[in-house]
Amino acid sequence: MRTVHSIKELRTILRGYRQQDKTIGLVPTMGNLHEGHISLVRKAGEAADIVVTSIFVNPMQFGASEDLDTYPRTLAQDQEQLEAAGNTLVFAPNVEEVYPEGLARQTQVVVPDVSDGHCGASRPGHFEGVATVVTMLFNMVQPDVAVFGEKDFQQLTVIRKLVRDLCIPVEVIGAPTVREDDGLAKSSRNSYLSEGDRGIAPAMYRILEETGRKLAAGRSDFAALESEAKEAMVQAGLRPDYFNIVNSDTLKPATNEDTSLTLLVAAFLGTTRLIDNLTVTR
Ligand SMILES: Nc1ncnc2c1ncn2[C@@H]1O[C@H](COP(=O)(O)OP(=O)(O)OP(=O)(O)O)[C@@H](O)[C@H]1O
Ligand SMILES: CC(C)(CO)[C@@H](O)C(=O)[O-]
Ligand code: BAL
Repeated sequence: MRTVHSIKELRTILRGYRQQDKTIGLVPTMGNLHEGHISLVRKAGEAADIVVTSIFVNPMQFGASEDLDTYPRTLAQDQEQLEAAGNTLVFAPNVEEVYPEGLARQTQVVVPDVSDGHCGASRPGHFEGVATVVTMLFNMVQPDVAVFGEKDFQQLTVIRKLVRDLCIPVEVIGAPTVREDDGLAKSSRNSYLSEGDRGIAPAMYRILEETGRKLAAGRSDFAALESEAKEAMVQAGLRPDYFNIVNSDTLKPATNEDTSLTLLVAAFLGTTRLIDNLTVTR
């Protein structure tokens, strides 16, 4: 497995694979890899001959008061895990390689509508940062397929729309959320949690499941269900950011006509912000 840091070297290596008619799968990450990421690498390996994993903590998607500086950077450990998972190439550029003119002069990709609300409301500019860097990664790697986790449900929706709207020739594959034994979605940010908060964190998924069961049983008083879920989160020791029941495709508030509903949740434990979601069909 090779690691490259420059776009030029990345392109040279990928040109060689393309000349051999190999298909290319891309897994964009911010590093500090866990089993969730590794499941994406394996999925990409099933769908393509060559797997490129990018590791880049993208400053453009972080707000001024967020954790850009403290976000864990663990390249050596990440490389070991990727090698064991059968990854072919690691692309780990530095910030100057990706944004040579600086962020203020960077062309931006805006994906309207599905970027609004939920995490888009709580993290202004976040999805513009994600959409821009993912578009750039698609142009740098020109993958046949790209794999993203369903854990970041709104992000996956934004990327699917971006690919459709800009006619980018890549197949976007969603991968199911990998969880700890107690239900907590695996996330790099779980490592920020104190022992006490780690004990509280699984309540997020438990409350998603409880609400999912109420919906499956036929309840359709969505606003009341959202309030009950937020109240249960407070009781458990979480500080809810949002708990929204939405149409799984549009991410707009659920209606009685919707057959697929997604419960989107974000909550704080101390200063750590965690997200999760659950989709219910009825
Ligand atoms: N538990 C998981 N199961 C499946 N995919 C995941 C999981 N966690 C992250 N991913 C996916 O891995 C890709 C890279 O995500 P990222 O590097 O932000 O990891 P993360 O652990 O979610 O980090 P963070 O804590 O910053 O949200 C994204 O497509 C994301 O959806
Ligand atoms: C897709 C992504 C790698 C873009 O920086 C990031 O948002 C992430 O890790 O989910
Ligand atoms: N997993 C999404 C990346 C972020 O939170 O910025």
